[in-house]
Order: sequence, then C-alpha cells, then structure tokens
Amino acid sequence: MHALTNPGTWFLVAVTVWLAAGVVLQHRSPVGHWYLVGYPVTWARIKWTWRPLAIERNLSLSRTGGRAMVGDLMVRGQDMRPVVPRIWISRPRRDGLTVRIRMLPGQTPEQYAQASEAIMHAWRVQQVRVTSPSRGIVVITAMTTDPLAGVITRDPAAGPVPADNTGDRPVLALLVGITEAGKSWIMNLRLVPHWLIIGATRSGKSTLIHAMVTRLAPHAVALVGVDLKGGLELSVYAPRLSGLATTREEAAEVFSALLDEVMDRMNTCRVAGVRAVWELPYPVVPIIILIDEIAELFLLTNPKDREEIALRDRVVTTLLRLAQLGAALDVHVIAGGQRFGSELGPLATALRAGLSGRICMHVNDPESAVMVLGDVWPEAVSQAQRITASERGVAVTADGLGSWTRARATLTNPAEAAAAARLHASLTPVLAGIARPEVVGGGGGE
Ligand SMILES: Nc1ncnc2c1ncn2[C@@H]1O[C@H](COP(=O)(O)OP(=O)(O)OP(=O)(O)O)[C@@H](O)[C@H]1O
Repeated sequence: MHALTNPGTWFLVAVTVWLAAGVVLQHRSPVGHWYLVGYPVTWARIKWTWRPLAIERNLSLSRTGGRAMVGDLMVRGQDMRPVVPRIWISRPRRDGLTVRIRMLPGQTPEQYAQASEAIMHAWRVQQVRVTSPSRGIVVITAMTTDPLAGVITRDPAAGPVPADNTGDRPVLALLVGITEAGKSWIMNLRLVPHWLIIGATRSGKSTLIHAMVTRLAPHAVALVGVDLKGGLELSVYAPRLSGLATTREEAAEVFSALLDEVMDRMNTCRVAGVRAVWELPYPVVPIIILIDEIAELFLLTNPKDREEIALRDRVVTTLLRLAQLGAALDVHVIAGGQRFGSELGPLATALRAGLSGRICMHVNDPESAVMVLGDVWPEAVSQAQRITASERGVAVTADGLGSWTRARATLTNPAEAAAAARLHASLTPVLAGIARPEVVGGGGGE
C-alpha cells in the first residue's frame, strides 16, 4: 500500500499537526490551547482516573460489603468490582469544564468536597469546586486557571465612588470584589442582613471592610464602629462614623442606644402595619454596625471579676438582640475577627447563628473554617481550608443565589477608605444617644 493511502500515516500526520498546533498555541493563546489540547487530554485523564480515584477516596460502594462466603467461611476484603458513581463530562468552557455525578445511596456532597484536593491533582487542574445544584447530584467544576490569582483594584481613573443616586432609600448592595465565576461579588445587606468575616491575621479582613466602607460612605446610611483594640482599625473612617466605641463601657452605651432605636422602629412599623422599615411611606436611615475583632467583646481581663462579667454579658446580649431584631428594621451587624469559636461561650454560638452571612478567608487552623462555614455550607469547608496565606483577600462566601463561591475582594487601602469617609462626611447622620467620634485634624464633609 502506498504510504499516502495508509490510514496509519494519516493518523500520524494528524497527531503531529495537532501536537505542533498545541505547542504553538501554548504561549500565544492559552484559551485556544485549552480547547485544542487541554480539554481532550483532561477529558481522557478524567475518564482514566475516575475509577481508581473514586475507590481510593471512598466514593465507591461495595456490592457485597466486602464480604463473601466460601462454604461456611466468611471472607472479608475489598470488593473486586466496587460500584463507582457515574460521571458526565461537560463540553469545554473557556476556563475549564464541569463533571456531573450522580451520587450513590448514602453519599453526601461533603464526601466529594473532601476529595477535591486529590481530584485536583489527579486531573491536573488549578482549582476544583464541588457543589450540589440538586438532590442526589454533585457537580465538580474543574478550572484550568485560577480566576482569582491576580490582584483586583478599582480603576484609579474612575475617581472616588460617587455619591449615591438612589435617593434616600439606598439599595445596600455593595460591590466588594469579584467571584471565581468572573461576576461581581456583591454583599447585599437587604438579602443577608448580618455578616461574619473570619480570617487569620493579614488574610485581608480589614481590606474587605475598607472596600465595604468605600461603597457605603456615599449612601445615606449611619455607620457605627466598635473597635476594642483602641479604635486603631476603624478610626480611619472617623469623619463618616456616627459613633465609635473603643472600650466595652462605650460599646454598652452604643448598643443600648441602638436597641432603643430598634424598639422605636418596631413600634413605628407596628403602628403603620408594615413588616419592614423599607415598607414605610418615608425613609428610615439604615444603620450598619462594624465590629473589629468580635472576640474582644467576649474576652475578660479578669475572669473572676463579677462586674466585668456582668458588663460583658450585657454588651453581648444587647448585640445579640440587635442582630435578632435588626434585620427588618435596617440595622445590620458586620463583625470581623480571627476566630469566633464556641470556646467563647453559648452567647458567641448564638450570635454566630444570627450572623448568617459568612466570609471565610485564609485561616490558621482547620477548625476555624468549620466554625464559620460548617453550619451553612459544610461542603465549602475544605475549599476554605485550602486558601493559602499568600492568597490575601480570597474568601469563601455567599454567591447571592443561596449557595457559596470563592471570591476576591478589591484591594482597597486605608487611605482610599479614609478619603471616601472624608469626602462623604456631610452624609453622616446623628443618632440619638450616640456621640460622633472626634476627628483628628478636623476632616469635615465637603
Ligand atoms: N483583596 C486583596 N488583594 C490583594 N492584596 C490584599 C487584599 N487584601 C489584603 N491584601 C494585602 O494583605 C495585607 C493585609 O491585609 P489586611 O490588613 O486587610 O489583613 P487583616 O486580615 O485585616 O490583618 P489583621 O488581622 O492583622 O488586621 C494588605 O496590606 C494587602 O497588602
């Protein structure tokens, strides 16, 4: 047979052209390279590795329970033909692919989430995310690049965030970064009224709060700070704060004044026959309580000092009530800290349950991720545990659709947040019973 009519020759030529095109595209067009070479190779790798992977990571089921009878002898061991969950691989997407899996009876999405590190290595992809869009189904999203690898900043040419143009009823949907799906990371305080932000030191908590304050400052809202580390973190926003508590005594006064306000709003709503303040015919100023290092509110300098214990309990109980009653009354709590564990007592556990919006950045110990996410998205815990110390500003958080996502906050430095606070200082409302913080060097509104 002539060489050119030999199918083997054509096959070899096709493979050589394919490989050459792959080499050319590798640096010139990573996306093109993914479609042409990366996807088929990953597809084959997934098919090839799925069975051993599922068996190794206990995602398979044994038909016989690993037991067999030989005469009257019971033999225990590994099943020769364990049942492996069926998979369907999607078509390629620009940044990866998805694998749909029908879970076997008795399995939970968490088991797949725990295997994600192994899956990532077996399939040789950058990121793996496990979600469960419907009962009995798990979707593994494998990404070839990490969309959150680069630092996200606001375009300096865009200037400061302009004053709110939604009138005196701000929407309170804050754009604070981007999600791994390339969408805006929006913290919507009307949908999720209270938030807990947990991360190790230098993980990016303050930067996220700077981003939030930069977005909140132009709105007709009252910002109240509670910073028991001497006001070091939150005093940068002083011109835009309606109150700043830097000691537990001050926190007690501020919370008690806010609780009076909450009771007033409840009465107003009752009289008007509405269930939320935004249903009233006139606007009511939203109040956002920013708490830095939430654990400080709970810790005692002298665990035997009865007065200190009584004050601590009063402060924490009032805060708990604010969180419980505040949602429909437009009073929001945003609390940050390195840890907020059950070792702080039952009031901390109750408060944590009330802060239903969760943001988990890099944490030092795996338990912290469990504590922040375990009760809302158990399958997201392992994802949060994999955020490294160098991935500053990267977090696992709500995706706004009832599930969770990885996201990265916009890098916003304290100077930007301070500038926004100065620029919009004139919007700062005065709250009954709460003194505005002193602003070093004046810093009034323009
Ligand atoms: N979203 C981000 N993108 C890029 N870099 C970031 C981001 N967030 C934080 N960083 C970097 O990490 C540094 C530490 O961030 P930040 O002060 O916000 O951490 P933190 O968790 O508040 O730390 P601490 O608990 O010590 O106050 C910042 O100075 C910045 O350089």
